[in-house]
Amino acid sequence: MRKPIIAGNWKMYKTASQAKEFVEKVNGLVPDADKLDSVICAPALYLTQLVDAAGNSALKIGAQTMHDKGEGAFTGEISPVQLADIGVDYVIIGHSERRQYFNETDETVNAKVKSAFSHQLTPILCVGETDEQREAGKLESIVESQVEKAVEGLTDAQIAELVIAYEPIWAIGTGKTATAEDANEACGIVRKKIASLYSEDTAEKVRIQYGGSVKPANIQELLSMEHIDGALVGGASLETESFVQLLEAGSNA
Ligand SMILES: O=C[C@H](O)COP(=O)(O)O
Repeated sequence: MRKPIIAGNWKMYKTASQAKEFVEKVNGLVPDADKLDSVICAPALYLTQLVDAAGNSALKIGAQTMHDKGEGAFTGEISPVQLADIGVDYVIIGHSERRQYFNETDETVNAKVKSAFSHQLTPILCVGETDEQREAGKLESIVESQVEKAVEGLTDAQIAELVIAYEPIWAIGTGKTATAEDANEACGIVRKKIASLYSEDTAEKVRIQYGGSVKPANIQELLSMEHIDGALVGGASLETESFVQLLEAGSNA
């Protein structure tokens, strides 16, 4: 049985005071860590402050991207060493917005996933197809190829720790959610690919989230699906009330 994981991705939203207030409100309402992994991936500016605000609660803090190198002359970038040093636990890698606007490629995604593991950060690896690719019947080949390239060189033990978020690009921030069946089918494609690259046993361990317009009204159905072990949530993670409802659904899944 895989432990569910609900991760909020705040993207480029919230001021410092709003971020701190959110974590202080949510802290006492986070389900036990043995039932659910609960994560907020915040803008890099606030990570130190939020790690402190979360303290010993079950809420873990994640970054939204990172550089693959530990240090170097990379103006404006943030390294895995720096993230680990301040107590960050997770990092989103290869979000479609990073791939679309910031030149992330399958190769940089692979380098970052490996680097995250080397620095004791848990990567949340994002994959997913565009509307045109789905319409053209390329869902399976696109998702398989993204997964294969992203995990190249990882060990079985690392795959078992990896979180993969399947996010169809057409469902992100649009209010259009994939049906639970479609989301499950795509997450099943991810799991099957891992099984073919590693083993059935390893594929049974990897946690796969669905992302794309997840909200309190649809999370239960999504989480009831065989291959969906959690959610990567944008918009509905910005309000304490909806985020806590998502966590509750996750802890009861
Ligand atoms: O990382 C989160 C996803 O991009 C989903 O965003 P959304 O829940 O606002 O559709």
